[in-house]
Amino acid sequence: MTNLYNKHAVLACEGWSWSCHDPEFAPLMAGALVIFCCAWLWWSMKFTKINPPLPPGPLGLPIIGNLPFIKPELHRYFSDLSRIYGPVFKLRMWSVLAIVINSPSLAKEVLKVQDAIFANHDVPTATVVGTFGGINILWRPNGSRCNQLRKLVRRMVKEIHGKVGSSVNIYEQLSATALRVMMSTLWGDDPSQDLIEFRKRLDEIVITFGAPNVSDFFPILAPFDLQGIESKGKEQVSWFYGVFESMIKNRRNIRDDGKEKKNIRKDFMQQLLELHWQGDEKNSLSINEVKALLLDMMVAGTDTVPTAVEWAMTELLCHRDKMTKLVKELDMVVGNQNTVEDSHIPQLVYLDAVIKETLRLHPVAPLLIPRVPSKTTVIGGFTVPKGCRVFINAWVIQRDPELWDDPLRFHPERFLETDINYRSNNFGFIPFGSGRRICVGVSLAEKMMALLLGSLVHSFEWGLSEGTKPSLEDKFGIVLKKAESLVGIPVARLPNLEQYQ
Ligand code: HEM
Repeated sequence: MTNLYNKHAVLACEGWSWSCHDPEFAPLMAGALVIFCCAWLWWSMKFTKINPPLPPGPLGLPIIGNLPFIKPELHRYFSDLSRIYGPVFKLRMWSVLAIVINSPSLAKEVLKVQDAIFANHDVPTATVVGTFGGINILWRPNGSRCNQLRKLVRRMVKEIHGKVGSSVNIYEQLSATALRVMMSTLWGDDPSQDLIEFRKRLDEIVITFGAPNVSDFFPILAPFDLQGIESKGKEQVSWFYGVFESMIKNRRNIRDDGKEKKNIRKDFMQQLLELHWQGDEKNSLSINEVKALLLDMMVAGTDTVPTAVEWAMTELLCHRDKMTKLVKELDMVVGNQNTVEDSHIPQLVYLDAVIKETLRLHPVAPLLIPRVPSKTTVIGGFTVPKGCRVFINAWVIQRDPELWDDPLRFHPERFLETDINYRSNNFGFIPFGSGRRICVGVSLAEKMMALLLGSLVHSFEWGLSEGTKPSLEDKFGIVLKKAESLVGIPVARLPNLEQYQ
């Protein structure tokens, strides 16, 4: 997921406008320009005689290609281009060839039929130097974490209850809870840890590794770290590694004292450490891998889920009839004497449909994570060369009128009538990607979203400040966020005060 942050940001709006206008960047670019004149000549000669040809695409300038014309809202820009050039088109940015896929059948080709060829994610230079890039992540969420999730969601409910009647920034509230859930899932509750410091440091990492890095476009310049991104990132990553190391040391001491068996819970960190301590040659993890994995989970899990739930709340506040229907279901399944529990989730089918419909219209990762083919292949009758970057535009695919009736309408009921789920073979609905690199956090994300959204709607009646209407405008970036945070006013709706404690 770190890769997602990097690559999306490299192609994100701030990235491009910065590349083009920042005066400090100009001399760098001028130098790089000369070096890559030669590369450009080589590149054009290499690709002119390809058969089948490369996909069509807009004409670019010599050397820099389409870079100056790329618009900030990449998902919409790609969508506009797909109307002109069809389901697969190409763009060139300096030395990088990008291929964009815009149809479910071609997405299936990449994510399923030729999955083995497209199984690699693009690993940006900065993450490699920070030592947590390129690690093979194989984590399945463990069901035994349910109690912790419930407890943490209740804590959020309690916090919101303290703010009844005043305005609540829903994203901030959710984000703090998601961070607690992740920390607790990864290494258990540790009251000594400063949540605000963690949040701040995580945000810094995302910004650093999301900054456009000239080394990604010109690998030859990578050893010079011209913008200092790699060294800054390394420093920031080291802070987390330091925290993890001291936690690991504590666990090692407990293990050496022989208290391990009765005292230690099998949280994620413990499972990884056991793989480190006891794993055979094939399964063993190095300590660096353990730390890298923990950081990957933190970065991947704490922004995506709150963003999705904020979108869901926005849609529900724009569509009061759907909110009423959801409240009805929650009252029927959960009742007003209880709070939403993990065991209720399978019966909350309308809640599930609301979440799916939200992720259809507002996929958190609109272009998934770019894939890099390990060999030259053919997609949709066009050559896709080894080493290029392939973007799957889930945002446009999930709004395709050929697949979805009235595609722009928020209509959760459509998911009640089908058995489409996040892992089904329906390539018109791929918010978590698909194939062998599908999001490893799907199950955890599903549960977190259901508990968070279910609790918000079940415990409170939500209003808005007078005269305001929630905006549905989005902002392309690392994840597809709302352009404006949602601010709601909660009113308690459960009868007993204890339910908020
Ligand atoms: C609403 C929540 C989430 C969404 C929409 C989401 C979406 C995605 C997507 C689209 C990918 C790329 C899949 C592909 O290339 O086909 C991905 C990868 C990944 N996600 Fe998530 N994710 C979410 C939550 C989480 C959570 C909670 C975790 C961790 C606990 C997580 C961990 C990861 C990791 C580690 C990868 C990289 C997998 C790999 O490289 O093989 N995600 N996610």
